[in-house]
Amino acid sequence: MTTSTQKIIYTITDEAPALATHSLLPIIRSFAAAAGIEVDTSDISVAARVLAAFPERLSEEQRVPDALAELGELTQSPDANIIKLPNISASVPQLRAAIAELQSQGYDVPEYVEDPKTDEDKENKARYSKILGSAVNPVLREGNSDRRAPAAVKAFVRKYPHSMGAWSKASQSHADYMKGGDFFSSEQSITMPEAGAVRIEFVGKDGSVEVRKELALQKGEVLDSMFMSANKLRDFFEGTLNDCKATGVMWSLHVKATMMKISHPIVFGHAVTVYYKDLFDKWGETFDQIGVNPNNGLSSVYDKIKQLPESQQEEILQDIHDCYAERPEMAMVDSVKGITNLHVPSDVIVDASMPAMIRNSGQMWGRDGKQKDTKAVMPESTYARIYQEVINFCKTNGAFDPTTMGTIPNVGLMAQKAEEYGSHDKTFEMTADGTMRVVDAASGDVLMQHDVEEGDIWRACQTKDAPIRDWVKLAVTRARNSDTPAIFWLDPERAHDMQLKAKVEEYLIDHDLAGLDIRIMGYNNAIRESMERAIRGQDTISVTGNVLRDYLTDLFPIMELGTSAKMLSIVPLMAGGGMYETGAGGSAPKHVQQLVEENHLRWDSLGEFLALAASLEDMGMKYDNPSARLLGQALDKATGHILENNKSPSRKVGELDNRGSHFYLAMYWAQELASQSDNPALADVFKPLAEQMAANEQKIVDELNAVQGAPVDIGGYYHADPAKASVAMRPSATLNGLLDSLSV
Ligand SMILES: NC(=O)C1=CN([C@@H]2O[C@H](COP(=O)(O)OP(=O)(O)OC[C@H]3O[C@@H](n4cnc5c(N)ncnc54)[C@H](OP(=O)(O)O)[C@@H]3O)[C@@H](O)[C@H]2O)C=CC1
Ligand SMILES: O=C(O)CCC(=O)C(=O)O
Ligand SMILES: [Mg+2]
Repeated sequence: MTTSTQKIIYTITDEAPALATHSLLPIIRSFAAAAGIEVDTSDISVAARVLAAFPERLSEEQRVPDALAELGELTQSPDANIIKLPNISASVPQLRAAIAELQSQGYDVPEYVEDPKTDEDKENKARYSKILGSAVNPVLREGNSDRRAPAAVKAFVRKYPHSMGAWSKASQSHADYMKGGDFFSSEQSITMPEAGAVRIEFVGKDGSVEVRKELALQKGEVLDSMFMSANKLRDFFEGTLNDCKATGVMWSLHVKATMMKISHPIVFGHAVTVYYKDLFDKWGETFDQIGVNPNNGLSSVYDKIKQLPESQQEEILQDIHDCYAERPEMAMVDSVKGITNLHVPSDVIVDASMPAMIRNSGQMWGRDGKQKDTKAVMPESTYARIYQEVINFCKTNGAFDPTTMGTIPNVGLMAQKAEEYGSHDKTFEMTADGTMRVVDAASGDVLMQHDVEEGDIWRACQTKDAPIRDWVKLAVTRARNSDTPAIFWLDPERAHDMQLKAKVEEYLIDHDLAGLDIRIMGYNNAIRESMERAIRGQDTISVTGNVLRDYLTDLFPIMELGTSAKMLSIVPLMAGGGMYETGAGGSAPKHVQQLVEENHLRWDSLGEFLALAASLEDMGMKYDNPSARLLGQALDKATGHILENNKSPSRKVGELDNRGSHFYLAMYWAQELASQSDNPALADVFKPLAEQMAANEQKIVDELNAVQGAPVDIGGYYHADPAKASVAMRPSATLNGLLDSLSV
């Protein structure tokens, strides 16, 4: 029996996954309908979020609901069943591009004014600030994270391994990080003995006190504070550049300006003004006048100087050029188009960029398009150290071998904006020298304090107790279910981790640990132990905080599977519902470029297939709906056939792409449903479809592949025309007709 509550919400997001959805969703809907399950959508794309923020400026037809707020509310319901695809976490240049596109389509959304003077501009900026950066995931992640490579995917990779760049013992590549003056060095942490409130205050040199934020804290909540010295950061950058210049190693910066949306753009901005120091020394005043913001990358210079006379523009371009002669070679994002590592803050995102470099023999691409040894600059030493461990390991042992290596799944503390990824509203760039302090509101006691200087970045992070308990439980459950050792990565050098360690030790006692191997280790030891075991074919669960969750669920999947898109990524919501994230990576902007240029979409929807199967099975169990369970089990088998028969998308135009892989999924899924005997009625529904698909296999594949090789118009990048995108993504009339026949 199905009821109206048995509904799956499938998110509409951005870029490649959004395009793939035009092809996959009609298939999912047709199949789910046969089992009485409704699949609704929720548009949380950056364009939809911009439109939802300005209803008063739009006509009735142009308005869209605040889907993200609605979905956020749904996470509090035990009935929630959400399939969450990756979405753009927009940097300022990306947000501006989305706004410009919407304006060109006739939507009267306002400009994003970075330095607003009028009340209206200020109000608009406040609305846009809720859209900038990683603004979706933190709202929806009301549970902790369980990411792993399913056994079928591991088995496939062992048979058909991806390429891995060889490592040389002579490689000069390394990670470089601050040895003092960073967040790691200054971290302080407390646990609230009772519920209470604190004030975050700045005390000026003259003794004046300015309250920056008031926070209500729960009993058992962990509160951290820390700062990064701007002067030491700049000295560090200068040192890394001089070192590269002296040794001939290429320089690159790896930060997470999207998720750390306040602190990392500032760090990125310092890198820009240090690398292009001569340029900013000479033109600083002019740049201030025309509104250049280095936190948005060198693209901001290119963009803003358009207002200047042409002769001045040329002089500036020449000065930029001169910086390249002065400074060491910098890693390129696109050497053909001349786009460097410092162009925009969202092109090189550490979770994906470091594993890509490590997989590629520790090298990145230079100005001449050639691969080179690279210094990966990651100022925050807290987490950068793990990459140096991986690099050391690869230099000693060679590249990881996907055909023999074990797996390193992750259980991550993530719920309720845990740790640094929830720190944005408590991050401040100092405007004067003084002291930042956290004061108990009731007693007036100073709980934590730091002496800071103008320009320093100070931040506080919260981690609530209930998510920590849930995380410990999830780790024990995963260790038990997969019979695998689990390591809690808690660093003895970190104040925050020591607060967590006390809790972990206490909460572990609540569980039956008989026969389980659960350890607590510092980061360096934890990663070394996990890698040592992995190259011996042994599996180890990493149980980590939020940032390591993010980093490790790209790092190890990229070594093990070639991409984190092949991960199963589940968020058991604390209120009882389920969110099924797809893969562990992002929205693959380069894939859109390829589709538009040659009508080939190389996006692999494997993550979506895995997520949907888990969602259907959960629905089946929760509502005692055998049809849903059957659909889920059949889908998992179909996904297995996709892998065994190598029907995943190819990277090359003219070959099977995303759309073709969806066809095969539908065919295998229908065949599995048709051949099962548990539910004869369902088998009868799918038999004709399975037969027709098999009979028309070649015709459908030909129709799908025939459109490739020429550019295609989808009517927009951030806000594509749904009709055009649907036509582009569903080019087989035969397949469309067969799916329609199922729904009638
Ligand atoms: N959960 C979320 O919502 C997340 C969102 N993001 C957002 O995604 C955007 C891009 O981030 P970026 O760091 O470049 O990382 P991506 O994961 O999008 O891209 C890195 C590369 O991984 C490969 N890849 C990723 N997913 C797939 C897939 N399903 N099929 C095939 N290949 C895949 C592609 O390699 P190739 O090009 O070689 O084919 C891609 O270029 C940003 O806007 C970021 O904010 C990032 C991470 C998570
Ligand atoms: O929300 C984002 O910006 C990125 C999320 C991410 O990278 C992850 O969860 O792995
Ligand atoms: Mg990530």
